[in-house]
Amino acid sequence: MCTRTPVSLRVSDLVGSPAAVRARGAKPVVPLRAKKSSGGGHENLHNSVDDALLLKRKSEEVLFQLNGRCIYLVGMMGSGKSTVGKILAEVLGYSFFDSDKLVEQAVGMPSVAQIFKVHSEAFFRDNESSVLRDLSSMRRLVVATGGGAVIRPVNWKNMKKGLSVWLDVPLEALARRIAKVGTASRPLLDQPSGDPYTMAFSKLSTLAEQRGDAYANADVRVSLEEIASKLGHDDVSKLTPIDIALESLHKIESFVVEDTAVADSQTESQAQRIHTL
Ligand SMILES: Nc1ncnc2c1ncn2[C@@H]1O[C@H](COP(=O)(O)OP(=O)(O)OP(=O)(O)O)[C@@H](O)[C@H]1O
Ligand SMILES: O=C(O)C1=C[C@@H](O)[C@@H](O)[C@H](O)C1
Ligand SMILES: [Mg+2]
Repeated sequence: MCTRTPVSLRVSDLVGSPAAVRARGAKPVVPLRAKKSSGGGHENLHNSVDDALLLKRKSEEVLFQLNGRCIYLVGMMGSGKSTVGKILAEVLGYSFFDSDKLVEQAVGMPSVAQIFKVHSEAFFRDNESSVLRDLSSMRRLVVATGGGAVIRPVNWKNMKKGLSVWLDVPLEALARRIAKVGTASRPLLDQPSGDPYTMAFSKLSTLAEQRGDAYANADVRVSLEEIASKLGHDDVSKLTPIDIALESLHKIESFVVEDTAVADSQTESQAQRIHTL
């Protein structure tokens, strides 16, 4: 095993470079197109267009309130941080970064799995922390963090310079998603043999237990179970990434409005104290 000190990533150098465009995902991700349907698709086309318009409208309100603050998405592996993050970045006109990809670039290796294998998890975590520190000095970013970024307090210190959003997805749904695409790119879940769903579920359960309340440090919690129940779905798998992005914007808006009200009332009472001196 090789150990090296974390590589310092100059994120500002990456913005606008081909590598940055790749890391951010260059294709438009808000799909203004019909969902598959058995009955001709017109109703679903309207739903989809309506969703995209709602998303755009809400993003314009939230953008104003965010005032350039970065958004950090946290959550377990497979919770949709990259998928939802790209949508949020597109509608807000923010730049999207995937911290796992930035660590790969900084270290000069093609995958997180290889970094774990050639170096170590600790080496990966050190580089992840230095990537998050570098990103935290920037504005107007949506960052999909690595699933384990929440375990280090120093990462929270940096993420709290922006606004953090926890995508809370039931373990069964995570295991289903991960089993569908395989575990090779996720070294903490990768197993030489066994049924992919069962193995992913068991590993995810252990990680969730070890991580305890770490995800709950986020400013905002987006619960897929709550969204599904609001929309009258019996299963979170019926939710589209746009449904989740829209709920994220609503929750972000509530948080920012409350946060601003608290800050305003603190300023007001400080001013009153000074006035009475
Ligand atoms: N709402 C959704 N419904 C169904 N599948 C989804 C949804 N959101 C994401 N996925 C799928 O689940 C998988 C994991 O999503 P994604 O890569 O966005 O998660 P992640 O949180 O970034 O994971 P990681 O921490 O491992 O990087 C992908 O294959 C993605 O296409
Ligand atoms: O949950 C985790 O600890 C991880 C999640 C991935 O995003 C990667 O950061 C890595 O595979 C570790
Ligand atoms: Mg991801």
